[in-house]
Amino acid sequence: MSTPQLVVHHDKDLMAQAAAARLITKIVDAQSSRGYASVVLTGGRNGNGVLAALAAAPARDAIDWARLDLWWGDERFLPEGDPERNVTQAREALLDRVPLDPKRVHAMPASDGPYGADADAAAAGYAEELARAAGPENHGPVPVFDVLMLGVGPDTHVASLFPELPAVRETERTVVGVHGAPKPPPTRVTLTLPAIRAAREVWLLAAGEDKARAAAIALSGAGEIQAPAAGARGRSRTLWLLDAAAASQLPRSLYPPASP
Ligand SMILES: O=C(O)[C@H](O)[C@@H](O)[C@H](O)[C@H](O)COP(=O)(O)O
Repeated sequence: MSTPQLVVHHDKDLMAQAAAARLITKIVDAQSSRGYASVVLTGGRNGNGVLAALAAAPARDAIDWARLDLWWGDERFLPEGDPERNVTQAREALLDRVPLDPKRVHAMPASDGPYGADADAAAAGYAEELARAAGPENHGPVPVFDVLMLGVGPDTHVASLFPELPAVRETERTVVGVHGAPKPPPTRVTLTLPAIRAAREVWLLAAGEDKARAAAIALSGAGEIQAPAAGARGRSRTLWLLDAAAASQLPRSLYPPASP
């Protein structure tokens, strides 16, 4: 697992635009070398900010949209089309404006979908979908994602892995149902830390003063049960993309980098 690297941008809009530019390059490189790319999206304002910036980026159509697999790190377990669903918000920000292959858009099930209101069954169904997509070269139950993005909550949650709740303790399953989440809605579906850690690159997005403490805790050696963001690491890269406000409480040893 990789050690976190930090990139601090002046404000949240620049952070979103720079992350979008970075994402274009990653996707184009993966498509050039392997034929397709696979990206895991996150809910929340920062994740949607990156998607909106991608929609507005002049270079966006360097991406071959038909050869991009999209997955979700978590979902708010609500009916199809609910404006609070992460997939609904992602569609509005970007997905409805680009020529994706619908078969490659792997939304998590809705609460009125094939599994009805059973979030645990929906999670098991999504785990099967991931397992089907994992080729032998992936050596595991999920595909190797090129980039997995995560928003960071003020309590250090990522995806729907909240401090101390059972989901963050999961070591076997790749997707689980979440009940009683402190951030509404209480019922959710989420990738677990083992699934997140299958990604080549994990990018954590944090902007705003209310994320400063969470970033400082997660980057200062906290345990992943108490600070889930601390456990979100990519195989080859873990990148924290912050704005100056979110970086304002980081220990001096982490940021700013020491001058030569
Ligand atoms: O469903 C969700 O709400 C999320 O996926 C959640 O993990 C989110 O990413 C963080 O709470 C950060 O959200 P913000 O970017 O809005 O602060």
